[in-house]
Amino acid sequence: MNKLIAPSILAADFANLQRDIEMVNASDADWFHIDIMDGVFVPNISFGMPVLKAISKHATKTIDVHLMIVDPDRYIQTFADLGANVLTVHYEACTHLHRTIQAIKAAGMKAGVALNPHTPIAVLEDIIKDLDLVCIMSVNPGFGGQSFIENTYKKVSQLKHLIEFSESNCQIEIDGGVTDQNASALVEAGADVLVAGSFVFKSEDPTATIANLKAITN
Ligand SMILES: O=C(CO)[C@H](O)[C@H](O)COP(=O)(O)O
Ligand SMILES: [Co+2]
Repeated sequence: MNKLIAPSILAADFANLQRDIEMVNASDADWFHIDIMDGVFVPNISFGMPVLKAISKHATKTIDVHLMIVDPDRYIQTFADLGANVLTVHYEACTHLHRTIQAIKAAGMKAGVALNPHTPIAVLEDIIKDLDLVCIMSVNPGFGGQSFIENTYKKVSQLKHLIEFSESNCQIEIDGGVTDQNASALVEAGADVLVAGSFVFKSEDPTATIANLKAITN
């Protein structure tokens, strides 16, 4: 299956956001990855609804929203209205995860769950069939530009087995510290979607960096 590259806009130049969005539109990238942080669930605040609205106006590819906020149920319909196609909530932020997933789907979006590095794959056993995507955090959420946590490979393999065993159609996304050094090993372990922020936007030629990531994973 086609492996997807999702540049994280967190690492874009916010003073030249339209330029960076157009770059992604014209590139080999598949999705826009949008990191929403509330300063409570994670120790950082990124950006919110007005910025997502501006991104949606120009983005021509799937908008993958990664919510790093407490009580995400409050904003599900808002994110649907703002153009999110995939909405991912954190397992650690949801008391009634099954209800949250159903609400995301009822709002017309694909439903994802993200797991912090310390959260085992096994917590998803009873929800995996309801999910469209699982995002394995390969850094502690809250900041771009961190180093990839090696334990991620083991979690990808475990999740791949769980998906196959459960006959789920869920995709596996990896988020944090993805580079050309770990991309092909992640795909080999079972990853379907690779998020890359700093590695793309801090490179000399982001378009070529995306093309390279796409080429080495497909
Ligand atoms: O969710 C995130 C941080 O919480 C970002 O998506 C992630 O860090 C990607 O950035 P980078 O590729 O720079 O690590
Ligand atoms: Co993210």
